[in-house]
Amino acid sequence: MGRWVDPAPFEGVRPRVPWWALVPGKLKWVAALVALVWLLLLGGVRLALVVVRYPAVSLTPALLVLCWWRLGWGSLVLVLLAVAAGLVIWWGLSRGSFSRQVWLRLVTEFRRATVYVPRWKTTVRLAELAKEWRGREYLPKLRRVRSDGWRDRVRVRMIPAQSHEEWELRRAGLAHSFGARSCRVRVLKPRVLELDFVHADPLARPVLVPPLCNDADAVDLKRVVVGVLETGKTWRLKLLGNQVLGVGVQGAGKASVLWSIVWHLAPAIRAGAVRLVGIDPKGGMELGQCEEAFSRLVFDNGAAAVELLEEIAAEVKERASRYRGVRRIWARRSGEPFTLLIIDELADLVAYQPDRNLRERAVRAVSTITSQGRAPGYAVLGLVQDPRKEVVAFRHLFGTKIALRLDEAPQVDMVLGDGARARGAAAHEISENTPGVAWVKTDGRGTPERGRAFWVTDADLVELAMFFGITEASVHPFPGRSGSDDASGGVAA
Ligand SMILES: Nc1ncnc2c1ncn2[C@@H]1O[C@H](COP(=O)(O)OP(=O)(O)OP(=O)(O)O)[C@@H](O)[C@H]1O
Repeated sequence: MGRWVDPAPFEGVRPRVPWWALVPGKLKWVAALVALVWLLLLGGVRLALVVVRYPAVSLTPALLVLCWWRLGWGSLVLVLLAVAAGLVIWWGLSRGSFSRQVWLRLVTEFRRATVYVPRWKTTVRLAELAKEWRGREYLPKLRRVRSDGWRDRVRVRMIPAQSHEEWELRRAGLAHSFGARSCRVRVLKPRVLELDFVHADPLARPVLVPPLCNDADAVDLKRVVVGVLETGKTWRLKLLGNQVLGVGVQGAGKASVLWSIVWHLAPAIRAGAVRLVGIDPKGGMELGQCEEAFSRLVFDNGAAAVELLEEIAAEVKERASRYRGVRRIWARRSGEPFTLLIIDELADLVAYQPDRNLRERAVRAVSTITSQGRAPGYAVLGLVQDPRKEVVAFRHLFGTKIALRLDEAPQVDMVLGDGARARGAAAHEISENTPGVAWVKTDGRGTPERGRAFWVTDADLVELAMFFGITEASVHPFPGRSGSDDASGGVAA
């Protein structure tokens, strides 16, 4: 007795209750309410996204059901007939706007739903554009899709630590995966890219020149019309305060760029507000087709051409010294003509000329004109087949570069700048069947644009020559500084 005996240990199974059973009842109600609101919000956002991404497919049936519910079958049929008639009239009156606002919207929704959404995850995973980290998968997000008929523009939000170069490296694979001919990459803002999936070439057909204009006032030297861009907009070149270099293999259509510019400038040339000076080392094969447009022309790459270049370089310096402190850049009020120096086959002058002395003089003169001609109203349009530094050492002095069809892929970056080819400016892939098609890059402007110069035929050149008065002497007098306001007044600067 008196000895302590341990009680038997408790052998029953302790009940295991989930943690939330221990949460006070009120708190549980609040949590359930928050979860419900969160789910509703999520559902609402998803629904809104579906409506935003597929407005036609989602809103049209909803509106039809609403119409049937409120007004009945008869009214629904009437509404349908009225809408169909409206669409037919719209199509008849303006096919362009009908196509943009109705047809292309439907195509956009169709392609998003049938091409991009179903293939997106698999493609980015297989292309190694998605990553896994600590069991979580990071997938680039498919954002807005827009179909322009010939291309689909697809916005992408990249995953953290990804760069656009990774996408550029996989352009070809992405194009194949989404059934496109090619893919181009554009950076829109940090983390957001736009991929262009190209299906057709809107520039496949030649573009005819517009009718010759008589109005010198319509000539804007900052927006000279050269052709059309693949987006359907007008291709314009800045001449005032700029220098232009056109590069392309034989038959690429360099001449069409040059004649398109002359075509647009024609009224201003005739009014004496713009003067053309030309050097054609091919013996006049090209510029000789419309001599009437030029105030000075030399048909070789020898001493005469170099002297002309030096004369212009001296004019540039003289005019620049007169303008110093008076005006920053040439304007029509100056009473002096804007001068465009056109050099067909620039390489013949600055690289292939066997006489070293002449060659060096030519390089010096062209470098002076291109580097100092901006303010006093002198522009150079140089055309060349070979863009290498050994050939055109001063190509950086040209603010706008035009890459027509090129021979080799590395030449693209030589002309348009580093990284242009990686982003999709494939000038080396331009078809032989589309002369005049070119990629254009202007310094300080984002990505290169693709366009096609007007097709200036022999008949057009005859018309151009007649415009300048074929019977008159082919030398146009420069308007003098006094009393020349009328002549130059027509050029918008
Ligand atoms: N924009 C264009 N649209 C349609 N056809 C064009 C266009 N430009 C040129 N062509 C056609 O392509 C051919 C070659 O064009 P062009 O003479 O302009 O080439 P190029 O680059 O100047 O050649 P080269 O270096 O031999 O002078 C011509 O027959 C011309 O009719």
